[in-house]
Amino acid sequence: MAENFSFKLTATDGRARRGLVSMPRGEIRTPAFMPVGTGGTVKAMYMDQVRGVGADIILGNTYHLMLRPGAERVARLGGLHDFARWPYPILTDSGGFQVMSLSKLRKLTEQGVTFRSHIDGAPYEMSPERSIEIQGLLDSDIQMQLDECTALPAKPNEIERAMELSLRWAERCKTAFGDQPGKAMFGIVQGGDSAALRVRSAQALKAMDLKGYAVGGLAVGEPQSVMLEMLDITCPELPADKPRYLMGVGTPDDILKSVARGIDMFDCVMPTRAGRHGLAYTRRGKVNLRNARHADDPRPLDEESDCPAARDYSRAYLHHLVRSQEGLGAMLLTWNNLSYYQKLMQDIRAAIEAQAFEARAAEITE
Ligand SMILES: CNc1nc2cc(C(=O)NN)ccc2[nH]1
Repeated sequence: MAENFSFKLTATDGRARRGLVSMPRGEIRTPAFMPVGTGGTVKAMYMDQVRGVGADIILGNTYHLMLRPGAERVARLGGLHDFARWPYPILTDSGGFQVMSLSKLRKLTEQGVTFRSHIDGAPYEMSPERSIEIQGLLDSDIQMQLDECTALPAKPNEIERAMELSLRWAERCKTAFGDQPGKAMFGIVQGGDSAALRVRSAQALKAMDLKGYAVGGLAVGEPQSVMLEMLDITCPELPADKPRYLMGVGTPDDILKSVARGIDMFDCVMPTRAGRHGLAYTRRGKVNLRNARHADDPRPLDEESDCPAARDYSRAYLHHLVRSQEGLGAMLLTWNNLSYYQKLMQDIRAAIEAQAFEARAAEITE
């Protein structure tokens, strides 16, 4: 039987860490980027391709899956891995962030949050216990606590109230999760842009001795400098021997700067969403294939890439597909973008191993 759940640090360079998370469904090389598989699919990608670009783990959204097709239905069909044909680790978020950003008529109490589906208006309630139950029905490998993510800017007393509620919900999620060998439940540090509240949140979660820790409530409209400052404050308070996951981040530059501050795991819709909007990430910067200047350009996005989407198709063809709103356009650009992000992570891991991360970070371009 593979490891139930372990995290080993194999190299460090300053505060940057190279590590390995081992779980029954597979290993996760850190620093890691998790492609977002919102409704049980990484949009415009086959799961074989997602694996092929080097992803060790994907993210599933509890909110979307509980509304459609339903957590009990996914469980009846054998769980999310069989349903979506992804046999490797899956991290599911708790649903809290999407409830607050997508649903209607939300009402938040100590017990949990009640809301109406953005799809058909049906009423739902999400408590810490129900969120963990749903993530269990999905057979998720890494489950996130339910928390309240405060949008910034916010009043200090509002940030404090939400942070303290999230700590009480962390305790309830820990109790509801119990002891599930081979799975993990991560706590989420909240506290907005307040150093004091971030420290209090991190210290209280550390005392709960969880298997991993997310830093939430960032990349919600604050400047990058504030996000990085919060990482400078938060990471030192977290156990060094547990994974640290920065939720919803980010651009290549965000990732480089966050790895340098001690973050191990990332998720972001940017590479997949940008791909659907005609935007390609390349080693020489971003390329907007909608732009007419590409109409006659025979060059590929990156002739040196080992991703066919970057190497085998002309910019002219990609421009044509994007302008014609052909499905293949979104497919090829998503493939290119996820390949770029995984190559970025591979370069970051290699640089840390070579004790050269701080020196080389500048070369690993946006
Ligand atoms: C795109 N920015 C961004 N920030 C996030 C924060 C959270 C969070 O605190 N969940 N508990 C989740 C997803 C996020 N996505």
